[in-house]
Amino acid sequence: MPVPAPDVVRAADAELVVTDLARSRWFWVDALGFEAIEEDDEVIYLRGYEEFLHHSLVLRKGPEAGLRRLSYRVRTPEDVQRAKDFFAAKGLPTQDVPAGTTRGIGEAVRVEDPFGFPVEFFHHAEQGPRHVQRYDLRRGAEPSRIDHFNVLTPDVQAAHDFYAELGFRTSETIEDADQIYAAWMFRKPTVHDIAFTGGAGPRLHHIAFFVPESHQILRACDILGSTADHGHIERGPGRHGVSNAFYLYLRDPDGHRLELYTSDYYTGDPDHQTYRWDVQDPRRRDFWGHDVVPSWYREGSTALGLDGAPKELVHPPVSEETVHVGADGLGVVTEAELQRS
Ligand SMILES: O=S(=O)(O)c1ccc(O)c(O)c1
Ligand SMILES: [Fe+2]
Repeated sequence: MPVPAPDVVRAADAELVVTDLARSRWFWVDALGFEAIEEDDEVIYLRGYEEFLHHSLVLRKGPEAGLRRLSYRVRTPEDVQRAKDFFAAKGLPTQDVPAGTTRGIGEAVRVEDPFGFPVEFFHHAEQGPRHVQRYDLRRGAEPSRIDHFNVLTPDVQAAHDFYAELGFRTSETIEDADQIYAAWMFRKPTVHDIAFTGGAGPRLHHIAFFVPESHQILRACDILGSTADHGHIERGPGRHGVSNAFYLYLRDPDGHRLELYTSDYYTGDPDHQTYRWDVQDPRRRDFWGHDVVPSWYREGSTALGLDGAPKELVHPPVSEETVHVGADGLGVVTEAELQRS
C-alpha cells in the first residue's frame, strides 16, 4: 500500500550557514533591503515585505558556509506526519524537529531526500507583522517574498520523478532526445517551487525572491554599483526563456546565490501543460540569447546532511554546458576541462 504524499503548499523557508554574520547582514539587509524580523549574535531571521509568516530565510553563523535546509509548508498538521511516513517508507533519514527550533515555526520533520538534500516540512507558523502596505519601510530591492529553490543534482530525471511522486507538477523542462537537463516543478500556481539543474550535487544552486517589478531588479544593480560592490552581481539582469521571468543573480559574501525574480506566469489550472525547451535553443535560459556565465553552471553551495556534515558530491556523466554551444557563449568543453574548473 503506497504511503500518501504530504500536501505541500509551497517553498516557504530556508536556512543558510554563513561565516560572517555582520558582513551577511550588510548584504541581505543594508544592500538588498530584506527585513530582519529577529536577530542575535548567532542568527538573523529575514523576510520580504509581502510575507505573512514570521520569516522566509534564516542566516545562521557557522565555520563553513552551506545549505542547512530547504523548507516547504504543508497544508495541515497531519501532513507533517504524512511527510515523515512518506520518506521513512523509502528508507530515507528523518528527524523530528521540535516547535520553536526555528523561531516562528511549529513542529516539523527534517529529511534527506534521495539526492542528499536536507528538506523540512512544517505546518504551524507564527504570523509576522503585516508589512505589505508599509511602503515607508521598503528599501533596496524591496524583496516581496520567497519564490523558489533551485538545486544542482547529477540525475535530473530521477529528481523530477521523485518530486512528481511528492505531488509536484512540471511547468517547463530543458531537454533533448537523450535526456532532461533541467526541470521546473510547482505546488503553488506559479512556474516553480523547486527546480533541478544538472550538475554535481547535492548543492544549492539558488534561492529566489520575488520582487514587485523589474525596476527593483535594476535598482539592486545600481545600489551595488554605487558602493563598488558590483562584484556581487553574477548574471543578468535579463529575461529568462524558461519561466519568462525578469531576473538577476547575486552572490552573497559566502557565495550563496540568490535570484531576484519577477513576472513569471500562472500555472494553476488542472490541465496546465509542460513546456519543453530544446537544449540547443539559445533563448532557453536568456530569452535575448545572452551568454550564461560559466560560474552559473559550475558553482553552488554545499548541502549539509542531517548530521550537519557536508554531503559528498556526485558528478553527472554529461552536463548542459558540455552539450550546448551558443547562448551560453561556450564552445563544447570536455568534462575533463570542467573537472579542472
Ligand atoms: O535560466 S533559466 O531560464 O533556465 C531559469 C528560469 C527560471 C529560473 O527561476 C531560473 O533560476 C533560471
Ligand atoms: Fe530561479
